[in-house]
Amino acid sequence: MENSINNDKYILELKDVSVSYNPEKKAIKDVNATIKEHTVTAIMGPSGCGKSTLLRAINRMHDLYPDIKTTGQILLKGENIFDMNPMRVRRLAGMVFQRPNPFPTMSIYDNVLAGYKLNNIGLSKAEKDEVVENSLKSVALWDEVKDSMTQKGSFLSGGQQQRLCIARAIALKPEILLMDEPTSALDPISTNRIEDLILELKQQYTIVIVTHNMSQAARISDNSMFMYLGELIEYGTTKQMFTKPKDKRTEDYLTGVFG
Ligand SMILES: Nc1ncnc2c1ncn2[C@@H]1O[C@H](COP(=O)(O)OP(=O)(O)OP(=O)(O)O)[C@@H](O)[C@H]1O
Repeated sequence: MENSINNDKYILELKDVSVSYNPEKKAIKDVNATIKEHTVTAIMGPSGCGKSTLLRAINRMHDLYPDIKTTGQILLKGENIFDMNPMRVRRLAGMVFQRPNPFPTMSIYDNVLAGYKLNNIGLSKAEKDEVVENSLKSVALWDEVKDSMTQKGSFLSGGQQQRLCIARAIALKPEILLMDEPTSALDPISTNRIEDLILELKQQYTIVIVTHNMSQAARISDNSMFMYLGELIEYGTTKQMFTKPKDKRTEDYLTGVFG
């Protein structure tokens, strides 16, 4: 099934993407979609439909597990990610997880720079200071932590930790931010702050977010995907999907018949 948003400049193209955890069953099947830059795309669907599996395919996280098989093509700015160095793919497509996961023994400062260390990229002290300050300013955390840079990341509140994790991804100057239910472990105020942040960050980045929260998808996303049993059933503007879903299964999900 061809799913495309009618726009010219695609940062991400998924072509017949399938992922299987075991040879008998595909967790996602032949997903086709194109994503335009500086947009927020929400991936929705009932539990187990393949949302996280799709998100993880986009930065080659499945490569870390030899039994998982991914087929098809994923083009990032026209380049097939399977022809790229996986570390580069993960730098260009940063991931933010459901539970904030700063490295607990590292300082706030070192947490922001963790991706550079993992990628063996050397920076001068002045460059490090600049990356840390800019990244923390981008997530509106700088003023709160600038006097406690040597404190451990785990010393922060859950919402602050999640903003720190977003800063860690942004520090590497990615093209895309992949977010897997980034607010589901947060209180409503922290959730609001992350949603506002996502709307600001889309000026600079392209964001793909898995969410169970339909009102969140309606608030922050430009486009939405609805997945069911491993298939991308519907993909279109969020407005259209919420007001006039094309597929009965999308409508049933959005109206709470299942999910
Ligand atoms: N590591 C794994 N090994 C085997 N099967 C897996 C693994 N991870 C996921 N699956 C299976 O793949 C399918 C898709 O799972 P996935 O986690 O992508 O769904 P999801 O839509 O993100 O679910 P949820 O909303 O509950 O997080 C499910 O049937 C799940 O059981």
